[in-house]
Amino acid sequence: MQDAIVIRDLVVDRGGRRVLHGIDATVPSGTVTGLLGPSGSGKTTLLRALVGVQVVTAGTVTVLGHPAGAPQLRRRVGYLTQAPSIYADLTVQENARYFAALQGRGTAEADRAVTDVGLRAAAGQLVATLSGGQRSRASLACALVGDPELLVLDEPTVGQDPVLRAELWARFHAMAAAGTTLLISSHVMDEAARCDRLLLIREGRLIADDTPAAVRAATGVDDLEEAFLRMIQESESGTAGRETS
Ligand SMILES: Nc1ncnc2c1ncn2[C@@H]1O[C@H](COP(=O)(O)OP(=O)(O)OP(=O)(O)O)[C@@H](O)[C@H]1O
Repeated sequence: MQDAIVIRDLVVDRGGRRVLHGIDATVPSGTVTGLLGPSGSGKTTLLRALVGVQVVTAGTVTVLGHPAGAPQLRRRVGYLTQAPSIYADLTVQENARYFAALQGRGTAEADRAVTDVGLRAAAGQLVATLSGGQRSRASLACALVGDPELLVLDEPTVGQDPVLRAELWARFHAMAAAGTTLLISSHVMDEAARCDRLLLIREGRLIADDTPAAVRAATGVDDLEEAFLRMIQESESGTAGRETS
């Protein structure tokens, strides 16, 4: 399987501090890959590097065969930021249609994206009047609307109820089955089990790049949260050994 993303030795400093310490990872095409890690571990910084909006100190990031941020990638990569980036004084439908037009897409695609995120009933509502969870789904609709080859989603299910979260994950898998690559960040470990592959990050270092089944097998525990904790403990004892040598 071809890799949609190849990250080699990626080092990023922010605010004079190193936040990514030489990340090596790949994301295979047509998969749902989860980027999991505690708050502040560097998930958003890594996603920013992938979409080409983060100054990097060292290393390379190759996306769909091009350097991250290359102009050829503009329409091929969709990015959902954590803060909803849509117009508060337009309706959900107007936002989706606007972003569709920017991508050279029609109103039918825009309306389908609104339906896909469960907002059909609120399509005519001004974004300013939506709940927080609805607003982030409206923003997600605008990221989906161009049907990009790679979707980079920063915590797309935050603030959603369990039914909607399940529906969104089903939608993500349907897109992957149709060939889209999805990289989805989350700090909710129960979402890890929904991913085809996992990148587990802690304090700017990758501690696993594997399938959920392989993570379970390597740690000998079924619960992925517990498995993650074990990997952290192992990586910390390994780091302690290296630092004293
Ligand atoms: N603009 C900035 N200037 C300086 N440091 C920053 C900046 N943005 C983030 N950082 C720092 O970089 C580190 C990684 O932050 P990042 O936002 O990538 O983490 P995260 O894993 O996405 O966290 P969360 O799950 O809370 O969103 C943190 O220590 C954070 O304080």
